[in-house]
Amino acid sequence: MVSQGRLIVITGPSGVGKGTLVRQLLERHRQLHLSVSVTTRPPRPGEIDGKHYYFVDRDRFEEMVQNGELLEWAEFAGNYYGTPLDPVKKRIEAGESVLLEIELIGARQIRERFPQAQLIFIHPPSMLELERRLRSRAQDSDEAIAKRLKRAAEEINAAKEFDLEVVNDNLDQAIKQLENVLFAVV
Ligand SMILES: Nc1nc2c(ncn2[C@@H]2O[C@H](COP(=O)(O)OP(=O)(O)O)[C@@H](O)[C@H]2O)c(=O)[nH]1
Ligand SMILES: Nc1ncnc2c1ncn2[C@@H]1O[C@H](COP(=O)(O)OP(=O)(O)O)[C@@H](O)[C@H]1O
Repeated sequence: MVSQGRLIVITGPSGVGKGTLVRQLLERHRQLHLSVSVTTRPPRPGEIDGKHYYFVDRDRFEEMVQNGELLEWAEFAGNYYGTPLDPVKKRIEAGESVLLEIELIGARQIRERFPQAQLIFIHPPSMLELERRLRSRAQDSDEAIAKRLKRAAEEINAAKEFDLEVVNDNLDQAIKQLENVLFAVV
C-alpha cells in the first residue's frame, strides 16, 4: 500500500506574498502539487482558466457545494472560493503532497476534515507594508483593497490556530523557513 500524501495549507492576508512563496516552492520542489481552486471572482489580467483558478458563476459554484464537490469553501471579499475535492483526494491517495493556498475559514474546515494537515500562517512584516504590497500589485480596486485590509486584521488575530507562523519580510528567508519545516529530516 502506498502511504498517504501530505496536505499542506498556506494561509495569510491577501497581499502578504502567499502566491509568490508558493510559486517558488513549486519551482524548487517538483514533488509538491498546487490545488487549483474554483472561484466566482472575475479573472485578473493574465489569469488563465484552469491554471490560476477555475472561473465559474455563482450558480455553478452553489451547485458544486450542493453536490459535495468541494473539500472546503468560503466567501471572501464578496466572492466564493473553494477547493475541488476529487483531484486532491486522488493525489493524497497516490502518496503525493498537495498545497492549498486558501483563506482562514477554509483552513479551519481542512483542520476539521483532515486533522493531519499541516497548517501554515504567513504574516506581513507590518500592516503598512501589507498595504504597500497590495497597492504595488495594482490588481485590485480601492474598494477591493479596503475589504482585503479589513479581513487581514481578522486573519492575523487567528494566526495562533496554525501549526507554524512565518513572517514574509525577506523572501529568501521566508522560503528557507518553510522548506525547513516541510522537508525536515524525520
Ligand atoms: N477557502 C478558500 N480560500 C481560497 C481558495 N482559493 C483562494 N482562496 C483565498 O481567497 C483569498 C482571495 O484570493 P484572490 O482573489 O486570488 O486574491 P489575492 O490573494 O489577493 O491574490 C486569498 O486569501 C486566497 O488564499 C479556496 O479554494 N478556498
Ligand atoms: N518578501 C517580499 N518582499 C517584498 N515584496 C513581496 C514579498 N513577497 C511578495 N511580495 C510582493 O507583494 C505583492 C503581493 O504578493 P502576492 O504573492 O500576490 O500575495 P498573495 O498571494 O498573498 O495575495 C506582489 O507584488 C509581490 O511581488
